[in-house]
Amino acid sequence: MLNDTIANAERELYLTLLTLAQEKPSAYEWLKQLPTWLGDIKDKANYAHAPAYQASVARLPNLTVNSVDLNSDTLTIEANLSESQRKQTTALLKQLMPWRKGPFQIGGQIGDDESGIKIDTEWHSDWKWQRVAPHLGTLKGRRVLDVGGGSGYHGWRMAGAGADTVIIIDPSCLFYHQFMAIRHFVGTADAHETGRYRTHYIPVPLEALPASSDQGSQLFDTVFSMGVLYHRQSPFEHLQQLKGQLVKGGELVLETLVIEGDTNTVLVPHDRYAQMNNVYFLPSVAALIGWLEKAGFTDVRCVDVAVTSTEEQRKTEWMTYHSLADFLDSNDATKTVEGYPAPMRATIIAKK
Ligand SMILES: Nc1ncnc2c1ncn2[C@@H]1O[C@H](C[S@+](CC[C@H]([NH3+])C(=O)[O-])CC(=O)[O-])[C@@H](O)[C@H]1O
Repeated sequence: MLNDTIANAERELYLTLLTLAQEKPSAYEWLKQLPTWLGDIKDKANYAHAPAYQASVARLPNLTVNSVDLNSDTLTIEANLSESQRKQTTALLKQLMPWRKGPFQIGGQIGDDESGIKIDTEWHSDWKWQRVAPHLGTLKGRRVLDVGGGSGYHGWRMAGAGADTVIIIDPSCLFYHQFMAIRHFVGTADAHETGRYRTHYIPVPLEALPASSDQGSQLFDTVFSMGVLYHRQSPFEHLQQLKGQLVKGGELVLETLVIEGDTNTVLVPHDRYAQMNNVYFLPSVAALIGWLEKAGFTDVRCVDVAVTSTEEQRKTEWMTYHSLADFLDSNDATKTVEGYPAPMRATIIAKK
């Protein structure tokens, strides 16, 4: 038996895609695959922890929510929490650790995390949003895809910025259930006047999505890919897949690790990079702009470059494993433990 939160979220996703299909028949291709996608993520043969994650979400208490602020940096669900609800909720949310992307606050009031439960995540994802948001074309009324959306933090912020529909995709079983835990408390606070949810999550990688090359059949006005490109073995395929989801004239927001250098500079770490064993291509900003142009995007511009600090990515009570400070050279913070340049990230905006 599915718990109500996940069942409701999945029903809302079906209804949203069904409505969309009336305008964009390519959404039927998504609908055809949805039962498999949503079934696979709950199958303990694929994900041993899936039943435990589902049970944690199912046992979250129903709080009286006073208001939800999707625009606050600490994404806050203002609610009354009794002491026993606080203990129960904290324990259940901790079963969904490690929490990497956030922060979130459940209970209490905005700006007063003493009175609620503050999920102090490994990443200050709000800092990334502050770097990206001022450069975006409006999200108001747009259909948005967030590729590799993690817990969904940025997806909620996109809904808060007025997007009509946000679809977050990410293949992680844990992050899917973290999203559902937050969805449980957000309830209908992100919904349209019709009651239809605006923020959805499909637990699949970008490569699994149906790609339509037919003019006019693409679903999204804005596509985000933040923190994903360097994990891909074939960066050009990733760029083409992103392009394949965008309407003509739509906006791509690409954020990835970069290094210093000119149009010909690309680092391919031999083994690990900052202890990650799945890092492939780190271009310079100039090379990355060249890649996007070669992939057929126009108006390509870099809007931000930032070195990741150990304040932005760090170990917390909600993510107790090693974090950035452990991945940097203890004698020289400008280098990773492997001797590569320390993580620096660029945000690029481009048009299809
Ligand atoms: N092929 C794929 N398709 C979709 N998602 C993928 C794929 N491969 C990995 N992921 C997912 O991409 C996310 C990368 S984190 C960025 C999170 C957020 N966007 C952020 O910008 O903070 C990296 C970082 O820490 O920056 C993870 O959640 C993966 O499961």
